Amino acid sequence: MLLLPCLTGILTYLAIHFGEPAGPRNSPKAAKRASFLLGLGLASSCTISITSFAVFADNSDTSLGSSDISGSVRFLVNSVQARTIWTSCLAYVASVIASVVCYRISPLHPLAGIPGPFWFKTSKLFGAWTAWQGTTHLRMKSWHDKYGPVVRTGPNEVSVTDVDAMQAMLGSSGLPKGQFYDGRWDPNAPAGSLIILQDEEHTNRRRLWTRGMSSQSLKEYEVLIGKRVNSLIEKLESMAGAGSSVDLAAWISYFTFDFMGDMAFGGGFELLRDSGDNDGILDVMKRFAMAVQVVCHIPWAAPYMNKIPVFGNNMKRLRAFGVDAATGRVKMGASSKDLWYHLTDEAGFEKVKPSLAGVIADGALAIVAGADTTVSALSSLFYFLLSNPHCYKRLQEEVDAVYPPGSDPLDVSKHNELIYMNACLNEAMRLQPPVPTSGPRQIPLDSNGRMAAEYFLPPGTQVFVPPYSLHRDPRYFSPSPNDFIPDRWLDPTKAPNMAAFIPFSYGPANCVGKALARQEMLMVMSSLLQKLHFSFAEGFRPETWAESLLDYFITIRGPLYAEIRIR
Ligand code: HEM
Repeated sequence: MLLLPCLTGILTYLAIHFGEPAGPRNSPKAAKRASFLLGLGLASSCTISITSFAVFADNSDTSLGSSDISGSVRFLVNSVQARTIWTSCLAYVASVIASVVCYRISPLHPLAGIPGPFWFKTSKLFGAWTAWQGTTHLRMKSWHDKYGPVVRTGPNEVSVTDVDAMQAMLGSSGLPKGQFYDGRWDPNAPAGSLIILQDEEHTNRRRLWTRGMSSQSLKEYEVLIGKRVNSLIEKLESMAGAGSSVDLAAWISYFTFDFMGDMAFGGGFELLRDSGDNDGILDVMKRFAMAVQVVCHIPWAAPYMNKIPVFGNNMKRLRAFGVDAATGRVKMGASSKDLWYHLTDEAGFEKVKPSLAGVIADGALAIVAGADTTVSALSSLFYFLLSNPHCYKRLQEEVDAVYPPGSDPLDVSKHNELIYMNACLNEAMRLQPPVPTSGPRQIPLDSNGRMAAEYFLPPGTQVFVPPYSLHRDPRYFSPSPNDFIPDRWLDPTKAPNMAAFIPFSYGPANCVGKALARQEMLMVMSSLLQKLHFSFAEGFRPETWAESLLDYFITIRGPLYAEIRIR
C-alpha cells in the first residue's frame, strides 16, 4: 500500500528537478512551483492510496462521506482510511526527502567529485543553522584545512580559496552575485540597495557611489570625521585614569555610527553625545544582521520569514529609520557635499534622476556596511596591538614621529608616512576580516560553467571566496599564518601574495567605501595614539574578545575592555 505514495514522491521530485524553469533554484518563484507540485503529489498519493484501499479492503464499517462533524473527527483519528491517509502522507514526504538527498549525495550530482562535509551536501538547512550560530567562517576554514582549496559546502554550493580562480570568480569578467543576496531584499521596500543590485542597475547605482567616494569627496568628509574624532577623544579623556575600564569596541562604534550618520544623512545618531545607544538602533541592526544572514542561506524562505514578528519588526524599524533620516536630511538641505548629495545626484550628472527610495536604501546600507565594518577592523587592531606590546611600542614611535605632540593628527597629507600603521591595519584585517565569509557569486544558468582548480562548476553553482580562510592559508601567508606579524607587509623579500588579501573583496562589486574606510581609520588611530595610552583593563581576559567574534556577514563583537591613560 505504501508503494504508491513512495512512487508518487519519487515522481514529484523528478518533476521538480527536471522541470526546473530557467531561473535560480531556491528562488521564491521556484519555491512556489515546487510547493504546487508537492501539494499536487501529496493529494494524489492520498487519493490513490484511499482508492486502492477501498478496492482491496473491507471498509464497510467506516464512511468517508460522513456529514456528521464529530463522526468526521472520529474518522480522522480512528478510522482505517485515516490511518491510510497519514501513512500515505508520511511515506510520500519521506520519499521526496529521500529522493532529494539520494540525488545530492549520488555520483550523478554534478558537484559529486568535490570533497566536503557530508551533511552539508544534503541540505542548505545545515548552512542556515551554522549561519545562525555565527560560525560559518570557522567551519569554512576547518573544511579548507581538511579538504583543500575547493570544498562543496552545500548541495549546489562550493567555497574556493585558490587565488588563480579569483579573477574568474570575482574579477571584472567574474560572476554575478548569487541567489544568497535574494535573502537581503526587503519585500516591502520600494527599492533595493546597491549591495543586492545586479548588472546594469548595479553599474548605474555604483556610478553615484563612486562619485561619492572620489578623492575630492573624501576631502569633504575630512571635516565630518575630524569633528567626531574630537568628540571621541574628549569622551575617552573624561573616563581616563588608572584603573579605568572602558569598552573600546563600544566607543569606537559610537564614533563610526555618528560619522556614518553625518555622512549619509547629514546627522541621525548622537551616540557619542549620549554615551550610548539610547534608541536601541544598534541593537535592531545587530538582530537584523543575524536574521538576514540565516535567510540568505534559504532565500526561498524570505517571504515567510518577514511574517515572523521578531524578524519583520526589525526590518520595519530599520526601514523607518532610513525614511526618518532621509526626511530629516531633505528638510535640512545640504550643509556640505555629503554622500546624500552624491547619491541623489544633486550636481546633475545623470540623465535619469535617482529614485528617492533607492537613495534611502543606500543611505541605510552606508550605515550598516560602512560603520560596523570599520568598528570591527579598529577593535581588532586594538586587540592585536594590546596583545603584542612590541608592535604597539613601534607603532607609537611612528605616530610620535609623524604627529609629534602639538601637531594635527587629523592631517591626512601625512598618511603615506604611516607605513607601520598601514602594515598593522592590514595584518588586523587579514586575521579578522570584518566581512569574514562575504557573499557568494553564482555561475550564470545560461553559461557553460567555470573551472575552479581542477573542478568543473556547472551553471547555477554558488561560489564563496571566504576572506577568513584565504587570509589564514599558509600557501599565501607564511610563516605563522595565524600570528599577528605586521612585518610581513614590510619586507619585500617576504611579501605576502596580495591577490589573496581581500578584506574589501575584489572586482566590480568590491567595497566601494574602501578609500574612505582607510582614511577614517588612519585619522582616528593617529589621534587616539597621539593623545592616549591603552592597555587591557585589569581583570579582562583578552581571549574572550576573539571568542566573541561572530560571522553574520558583518562581524558581531563582544566588549573589549581597556584601561586608558592620558599621555
Ligand atoms: C574596514 C572597513 C570596511 C570593510 C572591511 C568593508 C568590506 C566590504 C566587503 C568585503 C564588501 C563586499 C561584500 C560583498 O561581497 O557583497 C563591501 C561592500 C560594500 N561596502 Fe564596504 N567595507 C568597509 C567599509 C565601508 C565603508 C566605510 C563604506 C561606505 C559607506 C562601505 C560601503 C560598502 C558598500 C556600499 C558595499 C557594496 C558594494 C557593491 O555591492 O557594489 N564599506 N565592503
